[in-house]
Amino acid sequence: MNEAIRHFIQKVNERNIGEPEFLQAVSEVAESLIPYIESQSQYKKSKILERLVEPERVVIFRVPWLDDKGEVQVNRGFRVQMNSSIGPFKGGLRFHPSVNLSVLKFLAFEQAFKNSLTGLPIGAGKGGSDFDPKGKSENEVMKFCQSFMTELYRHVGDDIDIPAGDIGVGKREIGYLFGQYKRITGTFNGVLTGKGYEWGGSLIRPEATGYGLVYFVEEMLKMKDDTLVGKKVTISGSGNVAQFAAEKCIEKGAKVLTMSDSEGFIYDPAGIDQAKLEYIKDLKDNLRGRIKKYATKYKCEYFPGERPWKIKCDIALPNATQNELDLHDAKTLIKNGCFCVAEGANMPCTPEAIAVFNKANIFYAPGKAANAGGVAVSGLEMSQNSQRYSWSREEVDNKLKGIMQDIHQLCLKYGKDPHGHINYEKGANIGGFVKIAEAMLAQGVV
Ligand SMILES: NC(=O)C1=CN([C@@H]2O[C@H](COP(=O)(O)OP(=O)(O)OC[C@H]3O[C@@H](n4cnc5c(N)ncnc54)[C@H](OP(=O)(O)O)[C@@H]3O)[C@@H](O)[C@H]2O)C=CC1
Ligand SMILES: O=C(O)CCC(=O)C(=O)O
Repeated sequence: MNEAIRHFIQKVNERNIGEPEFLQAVSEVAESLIPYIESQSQYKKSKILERLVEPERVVIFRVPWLDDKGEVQVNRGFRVQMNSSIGPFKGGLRFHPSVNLSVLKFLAFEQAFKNSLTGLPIGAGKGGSDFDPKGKSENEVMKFCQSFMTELYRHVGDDIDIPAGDIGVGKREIGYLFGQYKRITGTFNGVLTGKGYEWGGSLIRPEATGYGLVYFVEEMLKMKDDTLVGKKVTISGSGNVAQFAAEKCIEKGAKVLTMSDSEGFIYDPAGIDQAKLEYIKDLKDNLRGRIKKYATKYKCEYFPGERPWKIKCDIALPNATQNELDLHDAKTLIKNGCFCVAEGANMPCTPEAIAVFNKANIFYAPGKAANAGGVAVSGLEMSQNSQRYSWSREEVDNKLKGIMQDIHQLCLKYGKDPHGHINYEKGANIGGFVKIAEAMLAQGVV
């Protein structure tokens, strides 16, 4: 690590004490970006990166609500408005007990690069709450969402900041949030994405992150004239991203061996086919049950408290949460012959794991490139809302595919070294940065 990088990371650490996830995300970017910035005097002089790590605004608020027993509950709400140089703030809301400022700042920072990579005019934000939807009644989830939006509505708007879903926030929560926004403001507009199709949502938005991830993997495999047909794939998670990544892998002829939740993973050597996947969708989205039930129903192994990375595979898709794949997991994957890791989740691989992938010279795609399909189709939902129009499934899916191919090309442009090795991490960091940097230069010191 050179002195400029060390100095920059130290400064960020001093200004953001007790924010390990944010520091991790910034350090990862700084390592590939600072050598590039050193060669671009205009970015260095204007302190673009120093400004990028400072959110434009952070809102923290109280979210009080009454549970079904009539008791008062209090949660904490956040919105990190990270960067609006290329468009209004845009990024998901996460409802999970682990949510804190560090987690949301790392997510908002990653979002800036990701949104830029999509080529769409969307800035970056992220928000959420330490509220846990698990085990809550429908009524409690609705009450919480209404209270959350009763403060958030002041800070968002279809030209200001457009939240969407993330962990713990799906179509149900977006519905309650939208209903409350409409009720308070008396307006029906595109303030949120991930809406139901009947009330302004886009076709393919639910599928977009998972499908986009697999389109990106296909582009990587094309680099060595390969396809997904017959490949063994391990997937973590069983939520939105995992479900639709599995669906697209199955459609492309790959064999999906594992899925997981926060309590453990299932291993189905026969492969999870579309019918079994429909069972998982119903189990997780409607019954809100545990993945363990799959093992009982389809008579396969369940590994409580473990993650799926010890299962032999060609391709690994971490699709659950941050830091879910560590050094030991990375070494196991390499030892077992895995040659491609693509992140559906945000920052699921630890820095030590990424170093192992780079050393082994396998395909490694960071989330900001590989999972950008979700926010890309959110951007397309905003366009449709502005036009008061909806596009067909095929139209949106083709645009998604094109965007993922373009992101792959940008990674090649900035990440290919003289020996032909592609560092997707470096490519995504520089490719995402340049557009934001140019916009910030043009807009002056703001
Ligand atoms: N939704 C989207 O469009 C996008 C999502 N992402 C990222 O993808 C990841 C998954 O999001 P999404 O699928 O939307 O979320 P969901 O809430 O739909 O699903 C999350 C899945 O991850 C599991 N999980 C959550 N926390 C943990 C944990 N601490 N340890 C182990 N497993 C965990 C959940 O298990 P359980 O049910 O037990 O909690 C569940 O299976 C996140 O990193 C998110 O930021 C990235 C781009 C877009
Ligand atoms: O669709 C969106 O606006 C945001 C999706 C998201 O949260 C993400 O890309 O991590």
